[in-house]
Amino acid sequence: MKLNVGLLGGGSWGTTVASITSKNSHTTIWARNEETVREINEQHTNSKYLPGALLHRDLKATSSIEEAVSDADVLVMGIPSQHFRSVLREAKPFIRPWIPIVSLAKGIELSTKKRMTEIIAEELPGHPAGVLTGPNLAKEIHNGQAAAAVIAMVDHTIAKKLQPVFSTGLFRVYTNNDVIGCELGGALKNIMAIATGMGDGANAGDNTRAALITRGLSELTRLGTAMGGKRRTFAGLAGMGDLVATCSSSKSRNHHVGFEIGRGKSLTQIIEEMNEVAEGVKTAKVVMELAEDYKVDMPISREVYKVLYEGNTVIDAFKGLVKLESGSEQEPG
Ligand SMILES: NC(=O)C1=CN([C@@H]2O[C@H](COP(=O)(O)OP(=O)(O)OC[C@H]3O[C@@H](n4cnc5c(N)ncnc54)[C@H](O)[C@@H]3O)[C@@H](O)[C@H]2O)C=CC1
Ligand SMILES: O=C(CO)COP(=O)(O)O
Repeated sequence: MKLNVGLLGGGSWGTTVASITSKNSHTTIWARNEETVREINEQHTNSKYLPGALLHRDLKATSSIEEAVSDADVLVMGIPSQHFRSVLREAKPFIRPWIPIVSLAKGIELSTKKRMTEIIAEELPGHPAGVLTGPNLAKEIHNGQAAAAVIAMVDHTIAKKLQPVFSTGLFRVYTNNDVIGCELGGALKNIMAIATGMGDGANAGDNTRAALITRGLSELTRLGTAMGGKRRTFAGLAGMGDLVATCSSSKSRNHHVGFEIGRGKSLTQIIEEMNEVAEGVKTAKVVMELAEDYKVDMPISREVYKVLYEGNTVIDAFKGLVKLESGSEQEPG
């Protein structure tokens, strides 16, 4: 029997996942924008976020959060991190008891330093909370290019039940029980993608990008394990996998932000010109606080932060990193 999936958020990834789950379930997507709703229902497209992509014909869209949520056996949250809590609160009165809630977001709430599943646990205690994450650039998935992802839930039985809801022939979904590690891998790699974007924009070269990716992995593993994630998770799809895809792709919004900064544009101008979210811009702020709380050194994130918020240039960031004493690669983390 097919499950009912309610998916909140009609942006590029929310719409992509809704189109995937429509193959395996009855999916209703909620979008704020009436025109997006009409377009998905009548033309099976979402031209604002996914130009040229044809969505699954059975995907139903609504602008009523109640309609999207009230029959759902699974709730999927495709809302960016800084708005996640407010949308969840709006949906709360209509959510059936104890259904699993899966986050698609890759960020950390700025005001509380909380992960999305922590927000779910606070707002809807008792609901199993998990995350779907991995190297999943939405535009490639719509092009029919193969990809792999992870569904992470503390309860393996629930993850196994959800696995077929998100899987297709070209979208391979693995299970993982390390929710903390999977969430942090997705959020922290965005800062590294801004860093490699800056390098690429300033023509730093392929060796520099490889060094940033590799040392970036070490850095995010250090903070991620200090916060309770499992080391192995950071070597998997949610960690290294997503890091490699995002840090080396011009399709990544975070890489794009870094790239344009590397070419000399201001952050304000870049954000003004974008119609999509680049989560790493806000995550870079939270991570500086988390690094302090957990006493973890985050040199790449620190340089990204200084460029984004303290007026440093990409050259300053480069010099800042090169100046650091290089320790042993075998030091923990
Ligand atoms: N696009 C991608 O390739 C991937 C994105 N993600 C993550 O998925 C999350 C969602 O990203 P996208 O769909 O790509 O973002 P997007 O920028 O394409 O769309 C954001 C969506 O959220 C909605 N939204 C924003 N604020 C809202 C509010 N206050 N109330 C209601 N709706 C609101 C917007 O209307 C829009 O529909 C992000 O955390 C992102 O990091 C994860 C994997 C892949
Ligand atoms: O998370 C992503 C790919 O896995 C998408 O990255 P961006 O948000 O940088 O586009």
